[in-house]
Amino acid sequence: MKKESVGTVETEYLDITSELKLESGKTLKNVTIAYETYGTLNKNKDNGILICHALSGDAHAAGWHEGDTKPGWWEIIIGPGKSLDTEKYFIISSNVIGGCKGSTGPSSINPDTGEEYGLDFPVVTIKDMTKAQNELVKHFGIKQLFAVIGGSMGGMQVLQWTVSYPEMVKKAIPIATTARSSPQQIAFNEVGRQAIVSDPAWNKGDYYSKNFPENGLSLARMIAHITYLSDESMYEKFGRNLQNKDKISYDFELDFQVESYLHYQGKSFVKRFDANSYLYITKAIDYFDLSINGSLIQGLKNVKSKINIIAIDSDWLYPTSQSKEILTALNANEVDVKYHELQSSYGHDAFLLEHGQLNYIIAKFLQDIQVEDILSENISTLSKDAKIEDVAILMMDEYITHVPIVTEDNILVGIVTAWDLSKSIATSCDNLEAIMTRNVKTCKSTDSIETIARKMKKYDISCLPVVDDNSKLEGLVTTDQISHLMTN
Ligand SMILES: CC(=O)SCCNC(=O)CCNC(=O)[C@H](O)C(C)(C)COP(=O)(O)OP(=O)(O)OC[C@H]1O[C@@H](n2cnc3c(N)ncnc32)[C@H](O)[C@@H]1OP(=O)(O)O
Ligand SMILES: N[C@@H](CCO)C(=O)O
Repeated sequence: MKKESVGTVETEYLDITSELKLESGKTLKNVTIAYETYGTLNKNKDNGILICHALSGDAHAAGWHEGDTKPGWWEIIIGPGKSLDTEKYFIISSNVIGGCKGSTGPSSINPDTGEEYGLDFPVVTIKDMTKAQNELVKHFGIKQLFAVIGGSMGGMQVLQWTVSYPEMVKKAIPIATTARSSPQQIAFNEVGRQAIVSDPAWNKGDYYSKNFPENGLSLARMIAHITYLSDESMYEKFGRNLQNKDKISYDFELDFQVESYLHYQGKSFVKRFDANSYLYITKAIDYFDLSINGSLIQGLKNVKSKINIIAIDSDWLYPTSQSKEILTALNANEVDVKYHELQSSYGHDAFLLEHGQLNYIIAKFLQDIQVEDILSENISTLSKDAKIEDVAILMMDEYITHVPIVTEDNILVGIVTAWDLSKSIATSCDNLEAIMTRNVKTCKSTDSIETIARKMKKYDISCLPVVDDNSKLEGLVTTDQISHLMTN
Protein backbone atom coordinates (compact mmCIF):
# COMPACT_ATOMS: atom_id res chain seq x y z
CA MET A 1 0.00 0.00 0.00
CA LYS A 2 1.48 3.34 -1.10
CA LYS A 3 1.07 6.48 1.00
CA GLU A 4 -2.04 8.53 0.14
CA SER A 5 -3.09 5.94 -2.38
CA VAL A 6 -6.21 3.81 -2.43
CA GLY A 7 -3.75 0.89 -2.59
CA THR A 8 -4.37 -2.31 -4.52
CA VAL A 9 -7.46 -2.23 -6.70
CA GLU A 10 -9.16 -4.46 -9.24
CA THR A 11 -11.30 -3.73 -12.27
CA GLU A 12 -14.87 -5.02 -12.03
CA TYR A 13 -17.44 -5.63 -14.75
CA LEU A 14 -21.15 -4.88 -15.05
CA ASP A 15 -23.27 -6.61 -17.67
CA ILE A 16 -26.13 -4.38 -18.77
CA THR A 17 -29.19 -6.54 -19.25
CA SER A 18 -31.15 -4.21 -21.55
CA GLU A 19 -30.09 -3.26 -25.07
CA LEU A 20 -28.45 0.13 -25.44
CA LYS A 21 -30.22 2.29 -28.02
CA LEU A 22 -27.55 4.40 -29.66
CA GLU A 23 -27.74 7.94 -31.06
CA SER A 24 -27.28 6.53 -34.56
CA GLY A 25 -30.53 4.55 -34.18
CA LYS A 26 -28.64 1.24 -33.92
CA THR A 27 -28.67 -0.87 -30.78
CA LEU A 28 -25.91 -2.56 -28.87
CA LYS A 29 -26.68 -5.68 -26.88
CA ASN A 30 -24.77 -7.64 -24.25
CA VAL A 31 -22.97 -4.47 -23.17
CA THR A 32 -20.32 -4.85 -20.48
CA ILE A 33 -18.93 -1.90 -18.56
CA ALA A 34 -15.50 -2.20 -16.96
CA TYR A 35 -15.26 -0.08 -13.82
CA GLU A 36 -13.38 0.58 -10.62
CA THR A 37 -14.59 2.25 -7.45
CA TYR A 38 -12.65 3.87 -4.64
CA GLY A 39 -14.07 4.91 -1.26
CA THR A 40 -17.47 4.03 0.18
CA LEU A 41 -20.96 4.96 -0.96
CA ASN A 42 -22.70 6.61 1.99
CA LYS A 43 -26.15 5.74 3.34
CA ASN A 44 -27.87 8.56 1.45
CA LYS A 45 -26.01 7.58 -1.74
CA ASP A 46 -25.18 11.22 -2.35
CA ASN A 47 -21.37 11.19 -2.27
CA GLY A 48 -20.77 9.59 -5.69
CA ILE A 49 -18.26 11.17 -8.07
CA LEU A 50 -18.00 9.87 -11.63
CA ILE A 51 -14.63 10.11 -13.38
CA CYS A 52 -14.67 10.26 -17.19
CA HIS A 53 -11.48 9.39 -19.04
CA ALA A 54 -9.83 10.86 -22.13
CA LEU A 55 -9.12 9.16 -25.47
CA SER A 56 -6.74 6.44 -24.33
CA GLY A 57 -7.75 6.17 -20.67
CA ASP A 58 -9.50 3.35 -18.89
CA ALA A 59 -11.32 2.45 -15.69
CA HIS A 60 -8.05 2.23 -13.75
CA ALA A 61 -7.84 5.82 -12.55
CA ALA A 62 -6.23 5.28 -9.14
CA GLY A 63 -4.40 2.78 -6.99
CA TRP A 64 -2.30 -0.13 -8.10
CA HIS A 65 -3.14 -3.31 -9.94
CA GLU A 66 -1.27 -6.30 -8.54
CA GLY A 67 2.26 -6.32 -9.99
CA ASP A 68 2.01 -2.89 -11.66
CA THR A 69 4.93 -0.46 -11.71
CA LYS A 70 2.67 2.58 -12.24
CA PRO A 71 -0.57 3.61 -10.53
CA GLY A 72 -3.86 4.55 -12.25
CA TRP A 73 -3.79 7.52 -14.60
CA TRP A 74 -5.28 10.08 -12.18
CA GLU A 75 -3.51 8.95 -9.01
CA ILE A 76 -2.38 12.56 -8.49
CA ILE A 77 -5.88 13.67 -7.46
CA ILE A 78 -7.63 10.50 -6.20
CA GLY A 79 -6.99 9.04 -2.76
CA PRO A 80 -7.22 9.75 0.97
CA GLY A 81 -6.66 13.45 1.61
CA LYS A 82 -6.49 14.39 -2.07
CA SER A 83 -9.11 16.53 -3.79
CA LEU A 84 -11.08 13.46 -4.87
CA ASP A 85 -10.87 12.30 -1.28
CA THR A 86 -11.74 8.63 -0.98
CA GLU A 87 -12.44 9.10 2.72
CA LYS A 88 -15.33 11.39 1.77
CA TYR A 89 -16.44 10.44 -1.71
CA PHE A 90 -17.36 7.27 -3.57
CA ILE A 91 -15.38 7.50 -6.78
CA ILE A 92 -16.58 5.60 -9.86
CA SER A 93 -14.39 5.31 -12.93
CA SER A 94 -15.41 3.30 -15.99
CA ASN A 95 -14.06 2.51 -19.44
CA VAL A 96 -16.12 4.03 -22.27
CA ILE A 97 -18.05 1.84 -24.69
CA GLY A 98 -16.10 1.64 -27.92
CA GLY A 99 -12.93 1.33 -25.82
CA CYS A 100 -10.64 -1.66 -25.46
CA LYS A 101 -10.09 -1.88 -21.70
CA GLY A 102 -12.90 -4.18 -20.67
CA SER A 103 -16.00 -2.30 -21.82
CA THR A 104 -17.73 -3.46 -24.98
CA GLY A 105 -15.95 -2.20 -28.08
CA PRO A 106 -14.85 -3.28 -31.55
CA SER A 107 -12.45 -5.89 -30.14
CA SER A 108 -15.27 -7.53 -28.12
CA ILE A 109 -17.02 -10.65 -29.36
CA ASN A 110 -20.12 -9.92 -31.44
CA PRO A 111 -22.81 -12.22 -29.98
CA ASP A 112 -24.34 -12.61 -33.47
CA THR A 113 -21.17 -14.01 -35.09
CA GLY A 114 -19.06 -15.33 -32.22
CA GLU A 115 -16.15 -13.27 -33.58
CA GLU A 116 -14.70 -9.83 -32.82
CA TYR A 117 -16.95 -7.02 -34.02
CA GLY A 118 -14.28 -5.16 -35.99
CA LEU A 119 -16.11 -2.68 -38.22
CA ASP A 120 -19.47 -4.34 -37.48
CA PHE A 121 -19.34 -2.47 -34.19
CA PRO A 122 -21.80 0.44 -34.38
CA VAL A 123 -20.47 3.99 -34.28
CA VAL A 124 -20.88 5.34 -30.75
CA THR A 125 -21.06 8.96 -29.61
CA ILE A 126 -20.16 10.78 -26.42
CA LYS A 127 -23.88 10.75 -25.59
CA ASP A 128 -23.93 6.95 -25.95
CA MET A 129 -20.91 6.70 -23.65
CA THR A 130 -22.73 8.68 -20.95
CA LYS A 131 -25.86 6.59 -21.46
CA ALA A 132 -23.85 3.45 -20.66
CA GLN A 133 -22.26 5.19 -17.64
CA ASN A 134 -25.74 6.08 -16.44
CA GLU A 135 -26.58 2.36 -16.30
CA LEU A 136 -23.56 1.88 -14.04
CA VAL A 137 -24.56 4.81 -11.82
CA LYS A 138 -28.11 3.42 -11.52
CA HIS A 139 -26.64 0.00 -10.67
CA PHE A 140 -25.28 1.59 -7.47
CA GLY A 141 -28.71 3.04 -6.68
CA ILE A 142 -27.37 6.59 -7.06
CA LYS A 143 -30.05 9.11 -8.02
CA GLN A 144 -27.79 12.14 -8.09
CA LEU A 145 -24.02 12.26 -8.48
CA PHE A 146 -22.23 14.70 -6.22
CA ALA A 147 -19.90 15.45 -9.12
CA VAL A 148 -18.79 14.40 -12.58
CA ILE A 149 -15.23 15.22 -13.60
CA GLY A 150 -12.96 14.55 -16.56
CA GLY A 151 -10.39 16.02 -18.95
CA SER A 152 -10.26 16.22 -22.73
CA MET A 153 -12.77 13.66 -24.07
CA GLY A 154 -13.59 13.09 -20.39
CA GLY A 155 -14.61 16.76 -20.21
CA MET A 156 -16.94 16.23 -23.17
CA GLN A 157 -18.64 13.43 -21.24
CA VAL A 158 -18.93 15.74 -18.23
CA LEU A 159 -20.69 18.39 -20.33
CA GLN A 160 -22.89 15.73 -21.95
CA TRP A 161 -23.93 14.53 -18.49
CA THR A 162 -25.07 18.03 -17.52
CA VAL A 163 -27.14 18.22 -20.71
CA SER A 164 -28.53 14.66 -20.85
CA TYR A 165 -29.11 14.22 -17.11
CA PRO A 166 -29.38 17.74 -15.65
CA GLU A 167 -31.04 16.56 -12.42
CA MET A 168 -28.44 13.88 -11.78
CA VAL A 169 -25.33 16.06 -11.61
CA LYS A 170 -24.84 18.38 -8.65
CA LYS A 171 -21.38 19.62 -9.63
CA ALA A 172 -19.46 19.27 -12.88
CA ILE A 173 -15.78 19.82 -13.65
CA PRO A 174 -14.97 19.79 -17.37
CA ILE A 175 -11.21 20.15 -17.90
CA ALA A 176 -9.20 21.04 -21.03
CA THR A 177 -12.15 20.41 -23.25
CA THR A 178 -14.71 21.82 -25.66
CA ALA A 179 -18.46 21.77 -26.18
CA ARG A 180 -17.93 21.10 -29.89
CA SER A 181 -14.92 19.71 -31.72
CA SER A 182 -13.20 22.26 -33.92
CA PRO A 183 -12.12 21.69 -37.54
CA GLN A 184 -8.50 21.53 -36.36
CA GLN A 185 -9.33 18.85 -33.78
CA ILE A 186 -11.26 16.83 -36.37
CA ALA A 187 -8.37 17.28 -38.81
CA PHE A 188 -5.78 15.83 -36.41
CA ASN A 189 -8.08 12.89 -35.66
CA GLU A 190 -8.60 12.20 -39.36
CA VAL A 191 -4.84 12.15 -40.01
CA GLY A 192 -4.50 9.62 -37.17
CA ARG A 193 -7.30 7.48 -38.60
CA GLN A 194 -5.75 7.60 -42.05
CA ALA A 195 -2.45 6.42 -40.58
CA ILE A 196 -4.31 3.35 -39.25
CA VAL A 197 -6.44 2.52 -42.26
CA SER A 198 -3.46 2.99 -44.61
CA ASP A 199 -1.60 0.24 -42.79
CA PRO A 200 -2.17 -2.91 -44.90
CA ALA A 201 -2.34 -4.93 -41.67
CA TRP A 202 -5.46 -3.02 -40.69
CA ASN A 203 -7.35 -5.14 -43.26
CA LYS A 204 -10.63 -3.19 -43.01
CA GLY A 205 -10.63 -3.74 -39.27
CA ASP A 206 -10.38 -7.51 -39.51
CA TYR A 207 -6.98 -8.22 -37.94
CA TYR A 208 -7.63 -9.73 -34.52
CA SER A 209 -6.34 -13.20 -35.35
CA LYS A 210 -3.77 -11.83 -37.81
CA ASN A 211 -1.12 -9.10 -37.80
CA PHE A 212 -1.96 -6.05 -35.75
CA PRO A 213 -1.70 -2.69 -37.63
CA GLU A 214 1.15 -1.60 -35.37
CA ASN A 215 2.76 0.90 -37.72
CA GLY A 216 -0.50 2.71 -38.42
CA LEU A 217 -1.56 2.94 -34.78
CA SER A 218 1.91 3.94 -33.64
CA LEU A 219 2.03 6.73 -36.24
CA ALA A 220 -1.45 7.91 -35.21
CA ARG A 221 -0.29 8.16 -31.60
CA MET A 222 2.94 9.95 -32.51
CA ILE A 223 0.98 12.65 -34.34
CA ALA A 224 -1.58 12.94 -31.56
CA HIS A 225 1.06 13.00 -28.83
CA ILE A 226 2.65 16.11 -30.34
CA THR A 227 -0.71 17.86 -29.87
CA TYR A 228 -0.76 16.91 -26.15
CA LEU A 229 2.51 18.77 -25.51
CA SER A 230 3.54 22.40 -25.95
CA ASP A 231 6.48 23.77 -27.90
CA GLU A 232 7.87 25.04 -24.59
CA SER A 233 7.64 21.64 -22.89
CA MET A 234 9.35 20.01 -25.87
CA TYR A 235 12.18 22.54 -25.52
CA GLU A 236 12.33 21.86 -21.79
CA LYS A 237 12.35 18.06 -22.21
CA PHE A 238 14.57 17.68 -25.26
CA GLY A 239 15.84 20.95 -26.69
CA ARG A 240 17.70 20.04 -29.87
CA ASN A 241 19.58 17.30 -28.03
CA LEU A 242 20.68 14.26 -29.98
CA GLN A 243 19.73 10.74 -28.96
CA ASN A 244 22.71 8.51 -28.10
CA LYS A 245 25.04 10.34 -30.49
CA ASP A 246 27.31 13.38 -30.57
CA LYS A 247 26.80 14.45 -34.16
CA ILE A 248 23.96 14.46 -36.64
CA SER A 249 24.26 11.48 -38.96
CA TYR A 250 23.21 12.85 -42.37
CA ASP A 251 20.82 9.96 -42.99
CA PHE A 252 17.24 9.09 -42.07
CA GLU A 253 17.98 7.29 -38.83
CA LEU A 254 16.91 8.88 -35.56
CA ASP A 255 18.95 11.93 -34.64
CA PHE A 256 17.06 13.92 -32.05
CA GLN A 257 15.80 12.96 -28.61
CA VAL A 258 12.34 14.20 -29.50
CA GLU A 259 12.19 11.71 -32.38
CA SER A 260 13.22 8.88 -30.11
CA TYR A 261 10.67 9.98 -27.54
CA LEU A 262 7.84 10.03 -30.08
CA HIS A 263 8.78 6.60 -31.41
CA TYR A 264 8.78 5.34 -27.84
CA GLN A 265 5.34 6.84 -27.21
CA GLY A 266 4.03 5.25 -30.44
CA LYS A 267 5.46 1.82 -29.62
CA SER A 268 4.18 1.84 -26.03
CA PHE A 269 0.72 2.83 -27.23
CA VAL A 270 0.46 -0.15 -29.56
CA LYS A 271 1.00 -2.44 -26.56
CA ARG A 272 -1.97 -1.00 -24.70
CA PHE A 273 -4.52 0.08 -27.30
CA ASP A 274 -6.66 -1.34 -30.07
CA ALA A 275 -6.49 0.30 -33.52
CA ASN A 276 -10.23 -0.04 -34.19
CA SER A 277 -11.05 1.51 -30.81
CA TYR A 278 -8.85 4.43 -31.85
CA LEU A 279 -11.00 4.89 -34.97
CA TYR A 280 -14.30 4.68 -33.06
CA ILE A 281 -13.29 6.91 -30.17
CA THR A 282 -11.81 9.65 -32.35
CA LYS A 283 -15.05 9.58 -34.41
CA ALA A 284 -17.06 10.04 -31.21
CA ILE A 285 -14.87 13.07 -30.39
CA ASP A 286 -15.34 14.52 -33.90
CA TYR A 287 -19.13 14.16 -33.75
CA PHE A 288 -19.34 15.90 -30.39
CA ASP A 289 -21.29 19.12 -30.69
CA LEU A 290 -23.60 20.31 -27.91
CA SER A 291 -24.83 23.34 -29.82
CA ILE A 292 -28.36 23.42 -31.23
CA ASN A 293 -28.62 25.05 -34.66
CA GLY A 294 -25.15 26.44 -34.00
CA SER A 295 -26.12 27.99 -30.67
CA LEU A 296 -24.29 26.80 -27.58
CA ILE A 297 -26.56 28.94 -25.41
CA GLN A 298 -29.47 26.89 -26.73
CA GLY A 299 -27.56 23.63 -26.33
CA LEU A 300 -26.74 24.33 -22.69
CA LYS A 301 -30.06 25.88 -21.69
CA ASN A 302 -31.22 23.04 -19.44
CA VAL A 303 -28.01 22.73 -17.45
CA LYS A 304 -28.69 22.79 -13.69
CA SER A 305 -25.35 21.70 -12.24
CA LYS A 306 -22.82 23.99 -10.64
CA ILE A 307 -19.90 24.01 -13.02
CA ASN A 308 -16.18 24.65 -12.60
CA ILE A 309 -14.44 24.88 -15.98
CA ILE A 310 -10.70 24.31 -15.94
CA ALA A 311 -8.61 25.28 -18.97
CA ILE A 312 -4.83 25.13 -19.53
CA ASP A 313 -2.98 28.23 -20.70
CA SER A 314 -0.53 26.27 -22.91
CA ASP A 315 -3.12 23.89 -24.40
CA TRP A 316 -3.23 24.60 -28.13
CA LEU A 317 -5.27 21.47 -28.95
CA TYR A 318 -8.19 22.47 -26.70
CA PRO A 319 -7.42 26.20 -26.41
CA THR A 320 -8.73 28.32 -23.57
CA SER A 321 -11.05 30.06 -26.08
CA GLN A 322 -13.13 26.87 -26.25
CA SER A 323 -13.50 26.79 -22.47
CA LYS A 324 -14.41 30.48 -22.46
CA GLU A 325 -17.08 29.75 -25.07
CA ILE A 326 -18.65 27.26 -22.64
CA LEU A 327 -18.35 29.83 -19.85
CA THR A 328 -20.13 32.50 -21.92
CA ALA A 329 -22.96 30.16 -22.89
CA LEU A 330 -23.46 29.01 -19.30
CA ASN A 331 -23.37 32.60 -18.03
CA ALA A 332 -26.02 33.51 -20.60
CA ASN A 333 -28.16 30.71 -19.15
CA GLU A 334 -27.51 31.98 -15.60
CA VAL A 335 -25.82 28.74 -14.61
CA ASP A 336 -23.63 28.90 -11.49
CA VAL A 337 -20.25 28.62 -13.25
CA LYS A 338 -16.62 29.26 -12.37
CA TYR A 339 -13.58 29.36 -14.65
CA HIS A 340 -9.97 28.56 -13.79
CA GLU A 341 -6.89 28.44 -15.97
CA LEU A 342 -3.96 26.19 -15.07
CA GLN A 343 -0.64 27.97 -15.51
CA SER A 344 1.48 25.25 -17.05
CA SER A 345 4.03 24.67 -19.76
CA TYR A 346 2.94 21.05 -20.25
CA GLY A 347 0.26 21.75 -22.87
CA HIS A 348 -2.94 19.67 -23.11
CA ASP A 349 -1.64 16.79 -20.95
CA ALA A 350 -1.25 19.22 -18.01
CA PHE A 351 -4.56 17.85 -16.72
CA LEU A 352 -2.68 14.62 -15.98
CA LEU A 353 0.32 16.29 -14.38
CA GLU A 354 -0.41 19.58 -12.58
CA HIS A 355 -1.31 17.98 -9.25
CA GLY A 356 -0.87 21.09 -7.07
CA GLN A 357 -3.13 23.41 -9.04
CA LEU A 358 -5.66 20.67 -9.83
CA ASN A 359 -5.99 19.50 -6.23
CA TYR A 360 -6.39 23.07 -5.02
CA ILE A 361 -9.05 24.08 -7.55
CA ILE A 362 -11.02 20.83 -7.37
CA ALA A 363 -11.01 20.57 -3.57
CA LYS A 364 -12.11 24.18 -3.23
CA PHE A 365 -14.97 23.66 -5.68
CA LEU A 366 -16.15 20.37 -4.17
CA GLN A 367 -16.00 21.69 -0.62
CA ASP A 368 -17.64 24.98 -1.51
CA ILE A 369 -21.00 24.04 -0.02
CA GLN A 370 -23.70 26.65 0.35
CA VAL A 371 -26.71 26.77 2.61
CA GLU A 372 -29.01 25.92 -0.30
CA ASP A 373 -27.20 22.57 -0.64
CA ILE A 374 -28.20 21.40 2.82
CA LEU A 375 -31.21 23.39 4.03
CA SER A 376 -34.38 21.60 5.14
CA GLU A 377 -37.23 23.06 3.12
CA ASN A 378 -40.21 21.15 4.46
CA ILE A 379 -40.36 22.67 7.89
CA SER A 380 -43.28 23.19 10.24
CA THR A 381 -44.14 26.71 11.23
CA LEU A 382 -46.79 28.36 13.39
CA SER A 383 -48.41 31.79 13.45
CA LYS A 384 -47.99 34.11 16.43
CA ASP A 385 -51.61 33.41 17.40
CA ALA A 386 -50.72 29.80 18.20
CA LYS A 387 -50.78 28.61 21.80
CA ILE A 388 -47.69 27.54 23.68
CA GLU A 389 -49.21 24.03 23.88
CA ASP A 390 -49.32 23.95 20.06
CA VAL A 391 -45.58 24.62 19.99
CA ALA A 392 -44.90 21.89 22.56
CA ILE A 393 -47.02 19.33 20.70
CA LEU A 394 -45.36 20.19 17.37
CA MET A 395 -41.89 19.84 18.86
CA MET A 396 -42.76 16.47 20.41
CA ASP A 397 -44.48 15.14 17.27
CA GLU A 398 -41.69 16.12 14.91
CA TYR A 399 -38.68 15.74 17.21
CA ILE A 400 -37.67 19.35 16.58
CA THR A 401 -36.33 22.02 18.88
CA HIS A 402 -37.01 25.16 16.82
CA VAL A 403 -40.32 26.42 15.42
CA PRO A 404 -40.29 29.50 13.19
CA ILE A 405 -43.22 31.88 13.68
CA VAL A 406 -44.47 33.32 10.40
CA THR A 407 -47.21 35.55 8.97
CA GLU A 408 -49.77 34.30 6.48
CA ASP A 409 -47.31 35.23 3.71
CA ASN A 410 -44.60 33.13 5.32
CA ILE A 411 -42.67 36.20 6.49
CA LEU A 412 -40.49 35.29 9.46
CA VAL A 413 -41.49 37.24 12.60
CA GLY A 414 -39.86 35.16 15.31
CA ILE A 415 -38.66 31.79 16.49
CA VAL A 416 -39.55 29.63 19.49
CA THR A 417 -37.00 27.18 20.82
CA ALA A 418 -37.26 24.33 23.32
CA TRP A 419 -35.36 26.65 25.69
CA ASP A 420 -38.10 29.31 25.27
CA LEU A 421 -40.67 26.66 26.20
CA SER A 422 -38.80 25.83 29.42
CA LYS A 423 -38.66 29.54 30.16
CA SER A 424 -42.44 29.82 29.71
CA ILE A 425 -42.98 27.04 32.26
CA ALA A 426 -40.48 28.53 34.72
CA THR A 427 -42.05 31.97 34.46
CA SER A 428 -45.66 30.71 34.16
CA CYS A 429 -46.02 32.71 30.97
CA ASP A 430 -48.60 31.41 28.46
CA ASN A 431 -48.22 34.09 25.81
CA LEU A 432 -46.31 32.93 22.71
CA GLU A 433 -45.46 36.45 21.60
CA ALA A 434 -43.94 37.12 25.02
CA ILE A 435 -41.53 34.16 24.91
CA MET A 436 -40.57 34.02 21.23
CA THR A 437 -37.32 35.56 19.99
CA ARG A 438 -38.12 38.47 17.68
CA ASN A 439 -34.68 39.60 16.68
CA VAL A 440 -33.93 36.33 14.86
CA LYS A 441 -30.47 35.67 13.46
CA THR A 442 -30.97 34.45 9.88
CA CYS A 443 -28.96 33.56 6.81
CA LYS A 444 -29.34 33.51 3.03
CA SER A 445 -29.44 30.39 0.86
CA THR A 446 -26.33 31.58 -0.98
CA ASP A 447 -24.25 31.95 2.22
CA SER A 448 -21.32 29.57 2.50
CA ILE A 449 -21.24 26.90 5.20
CA GLU A 450 -18.17 28.60 6.72
CA THR A 451 -20.11 31.88 7.07
CA ILE A 452 -23.07 30.32 8.85
CA ALA A 453 -20.90 28.06 11.02
CA ARG A 454 -19.07 31.20 12.24
CA LYS A 455 -22.38 32.97 12.85
CA MET A 456 -23.77 30.05 14.85
CA LYS A 457 -20.62 29.88 16.96
CA LYS A 458 -20.57 33.64 17.53
CA TYR A 459 -24.18 33.78 18.75
CA ASP A 460 -24.12 30.30 20.33
CA ILE A 461 -27.14 29.09 18.38
CA SER A 462 -27.84 25.70 16.83
CA CYS A 463 -30.35 26.68 14.16
CA LEU A 464 -30.62 29.45 11.59
CA PRO A 465 -33.75 30.23 9.57
CA VAL A 466 -32.99 30.79 5.88
CA VAL A 467 -34.80 33.80 4.44
CA ASP A 468 -34.94 35.62 1.12
CA ASP A 469 -34.45 39.36 0.60
CA ASN A 470 -38.04 39.99 1.77
CA SER A 471 -37.66 37.97 4.99
CA LYS A 472 -39.74 35.17 3.52
CA LEU A 473 -38.83 31.88 5.17
CA GLU A 474 -37.13 29.38 2.84
CA GLY A 475 -35.98 26.74 5.30
CA LEU A 476 -33.82 25.98 8.31
CA VAL A 477 -30.23 24.97 8.71
CA THR A 478 -28.92 23.34 11.88
CA THR A 479 -25.56 22.49 13.43
CA ASP A 480 -26.55 18.82 13.07
CA GLN A 481 -26.67 19.21 9.30
CA ILE A 482 -23.26 20.85 9.30
CA SER A 483 -21.68 18.12 11.42
CA HIS A 484 -23.31 15.53 9.15
CA LEU A 485 -21.37 17.12 6.28
CA MET A 486 -18.10 16.65 8.10
CA THR A 487 -18.70 12.98 8.89
CA ASN A 488 -20.28 12.08 5.56
C1 LIG B 1 -6.17 10.80 -19.84
C2 LIG B 1 -6.70 9.57 -19.55
O1 LIG B 1 -7.84 9.49 -19.36
S1 LIG B 1 -5.69 8.28 -19.43
C3 LIG B 1 -4.40 8.34 -20.58
C4 LIG B 1 -3.24 9.04 -20.04
N1 LIG B 1 -2.05 8.33 -20.29
C5 LIG B 1 -1.35 8.57 -21.39
O2 LIG B 1 -1.69 9.35 -22.22
C6 LIG B 1 -0.10 7.75 -21.48
C7 LIG B 1 0.91 8.36 -22.40
N2 LIG B 1 1.07 9.72 -22.10
C8 LIG B 1 2.08 10.16 -21.35
O3 LIG B 1 2.99 9.50 -20.96
C9 LIG B 1 1.91 11.58 -21.01
O4 LIG B 1 2.89 12.34 -21.55
C10 LIG B 1 1.75 11.79 -19.52
C11 LIG B 1 1.13 13.13 -19.36
C12 LIG B 1 0.77 10.77 -18.95
C13 LIG B 1 3.06 11.62 -18.73
O5 LIG B 1 3.87 12.73 -18.88
P1 LIG B 1 5.34 12.80 -18.29
O6 LIG B 1 5.38 12.28 -16.90
O7 LIG B 1 5.82 14.19 -18.55
O8 LIG B 1 6.14 11.73 -19.12
P2 LIG B 1 6.82 11.93 -20.54
O9 LIG B 1 5.88 12.47 -21.52
O10 LIG B 1 8.10 12.67 -20.36
O11 LIG B 1 7.16 10.44 -20.95
C14 LIG B 1 7.99 9.66 -20.17
C15 LIG B 1 8.32 8.40 -20.91
O12 LIG B 1 9.04 8.71 -22.10
C16 LIG B 1 10.29 8.04 -22.09
N3 LIG B 1 11.27 8.89 -22.72
C17 LIG B 1 11.68 10.11 -22.29
N4 LIG B 1 12.62 10.58 -23.13
C18 LIG B 1 12.83 9.66 -24.08
C19 LIG B 1 13.68 9.56 -25.19
N5 LIG B 1 14.51 10.53 -25.50
N6 LIG B 1 13.64 8.45 -25.95
C20 LIG B 1 12.78 7.45 -25.65
N7 LIG B 1 11.93 7.48 -24.59
C21 LIG B 1 11.97 8.57 -23.82
C22 LIG B 1 10.60 7.84 -20.62
O13 LIG B 1 11.52 6.79 -20.44
C23 LIG B 1 9.24 7.53 -20.05
O14 LIG B 1 8.93 6.18 -20.28
P3 LIG B 1 7.86 5.40 -19.37
O15 LIG B 1 6.55 6.11 -19.58
O16 LIG B 1 7.86 4.02 -19.88
O17 LIG B 1 8.35 5.52 -17.96
N1 LIG C 1 -2.91 11.83 -23.28
C1 LIG C 1 -4.30 11.71 -23.04
C2 LIG C 1 -5.03 12.92 -23.45
C3 LIG C 1 -5.73 12.88 -24.77
O1 LIG C 1 -6.68 13.89 -24.78
C4 LIG C 1 -4.84 10.44 -23.63
O2 LIG C 1 -4.10 9.77 -24.31
O3 LIG C 1 -5.96 10.07 -23.37
